[in-house]
Amino acid sequence: MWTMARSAASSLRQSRRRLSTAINGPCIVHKRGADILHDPWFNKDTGFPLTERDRLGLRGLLPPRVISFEQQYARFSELDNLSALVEVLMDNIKNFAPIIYTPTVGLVCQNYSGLFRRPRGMYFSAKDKGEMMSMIYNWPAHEVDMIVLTDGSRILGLGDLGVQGIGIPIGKLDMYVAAAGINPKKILPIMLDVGTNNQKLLEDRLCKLIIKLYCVLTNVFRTGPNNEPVSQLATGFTGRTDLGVRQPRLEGEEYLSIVDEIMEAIHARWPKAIVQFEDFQMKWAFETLDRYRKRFCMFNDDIQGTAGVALAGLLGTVRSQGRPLTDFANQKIVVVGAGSAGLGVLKMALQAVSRMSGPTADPQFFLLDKDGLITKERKYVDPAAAPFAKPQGEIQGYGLSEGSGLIEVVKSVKPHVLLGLSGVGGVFNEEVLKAMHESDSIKPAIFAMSNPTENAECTAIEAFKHAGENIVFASGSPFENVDFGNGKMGHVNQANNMYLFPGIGLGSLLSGARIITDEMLQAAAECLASYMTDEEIQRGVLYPSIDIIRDITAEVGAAVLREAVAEEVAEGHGNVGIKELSHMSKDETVEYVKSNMWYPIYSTLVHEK
Ligand SMILES: NC(=O)c1ccc[n+]([C@@H]2O[C@H](COP(=O)([O-])OP(=O)(O)OC[C@H]3O[C@@H](n4cnc5c(N)ncnc54)[C@H](O)[C@@H]3O)[C@@H](O)[C@H]2O)c1
Ligand SMILES: O=C(O)C[C@H](O)C(=O)O
Ligand SMILES: [Mg+2]
Repeated sequence: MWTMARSAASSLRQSRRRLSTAINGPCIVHKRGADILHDPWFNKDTGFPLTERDRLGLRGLLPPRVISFEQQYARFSELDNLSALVEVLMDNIKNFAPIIYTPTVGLVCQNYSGLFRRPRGMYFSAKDKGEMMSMIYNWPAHEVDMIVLTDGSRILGLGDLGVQGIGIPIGKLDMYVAAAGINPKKILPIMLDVGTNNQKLLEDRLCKLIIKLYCVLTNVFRTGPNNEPVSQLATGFTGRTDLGVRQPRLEGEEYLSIVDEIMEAIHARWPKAIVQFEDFQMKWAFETLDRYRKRFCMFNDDIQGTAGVALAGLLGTVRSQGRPLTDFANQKIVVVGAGSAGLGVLKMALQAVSRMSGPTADPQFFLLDKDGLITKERKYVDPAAAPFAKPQGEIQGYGLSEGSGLIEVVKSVKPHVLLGLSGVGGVFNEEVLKAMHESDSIKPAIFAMSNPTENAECTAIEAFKHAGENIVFASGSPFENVDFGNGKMGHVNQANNMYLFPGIGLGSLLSGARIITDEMLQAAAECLASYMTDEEIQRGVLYPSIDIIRDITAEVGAAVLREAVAEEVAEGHGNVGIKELSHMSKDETVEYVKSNMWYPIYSTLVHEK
């Protein structure tokens, strides 16, 4: 069985490689000898054929036996050889996603400065004002298709991590390579280091400076409290070294002028690149989205990608109750967390309800933040949250008022769905989950979408244990399915924007879209929602398996592309013009998207001085 599976996977890889060779062609390299072996883009390790070793001055620098890609791949699985990393990643995405992406990427960010060995991506800081237009040309790749940009101000549910947040764009772009087949040479992670308001980081930096200064000036005490050399204390005070700009975050116009400058610089060099904004604190997430979405081809993944994935899941929960999709307008949904993600979800859900029931629709959405239920009585409500603040008249019947707590809200509303995007681990406690027993739904849904794992509103085990075995459960970070011990299992869905952002990016790129519209995002969400069969939905399975992420991305990408064409924002990509795109059938569009995906192959290397 295992051998059969392996040989099927191997022939799949070979046919992919044939396809990719046709797309990729030979590759020009401007280096020779050991320089090639030290360059991950070109290094094939023991896979260089003898003729290539001769041409590139590699003869004698490698063990003589040539190991084929297939053999290297097998060695990686068995012997931890890294040579066929991307292929292995793609073939085992379910196992590797939690390592290159959420939740491990959170841990990496928290320890990034200490782990730093060599740079990946570009860094722009407040000190680079006026220089960005020239700095952008320091990036060695001539072509860039996908950029993920962060300012590190809200990294997952971990808060402001300053420059250390660069791990997030890197993780997202690794997913672009694995899930969307974006050529890894054409991705660019960008960190905008405008300081940090994380007092601990600022204090750590200050402490280390003081200790360093102390060491230099006195040279008296040679050991610290645990007998470590004082010099070690200075650099390793918290296991970090200073990598970020040492200042509080820029604010207001000063901040925006920096973001303006980087956006102009990106656009000047790569006018067709797609820019994904990631993990910006709420005020800048909304402000920058409004500011740039009509001028550049960009989107905010936390607001828009998350909304699409959540909406697809919410529509699935309606189907799981055996009700028609139009019943979505009658679902009582309690959203916990009124930040960029929670508000993005509600905004898209509201659009869906309006489409189904017309502009007079009266959705049953309840929104809570750290101060409880948000109502019109609240002294200050963020403009983005204002449409969801409940009028007193609407909640009186429930016995609720401004600031009512989560448990009160769940007990009196008896929601169909309880959805968390608060970043607060465990906020769906036993009492809250037990209250979901009284839900008005025959299949109550619990979405604990905050990341990483410790920040999830509850675990999968807690949800099924306290809220009952008949619930539908989804979480942002992966959890194992839950064994009920009675021969039945509780299915865990991963409601994470990774199901959509690769397709949104790829579809926008291949359409040559000028901008990314709400309708393109809606097409992405509907495509994901329509993926599931009734039988799967009945079993509580709301999303397809991550194992087939490339197929999902191809379908989502095609839906986005077709919508871009329909809305006349597409301008074509490469040799494929708008006319050809508009004549493609649905299936042809999916094929077109698939044929543009990059696969890891060893191209023939041709040296050029
Ligand atoms: N699963 C996904 O695909 C996905 C996507 C985006 C964001 N997220 C996660 O969602 C979380 C929030 O992201 P964000 O960008 O909206 O953050 P944010 O900081 O903009 O918003 C957090 C919100 O939670 C509220 N909150 C804090 N404590 C609370 C409490 N005890 N009870 C109720 N509300 C509380 C805050 O008042 C705020 O409104 C993060 O953990 C992030 O990782 C998940
Ligand atoms: O990064 C993720 O896993 C999802 C999301 O973008 C988040 O910010 O939590
Ligand atoms: Mg994010």
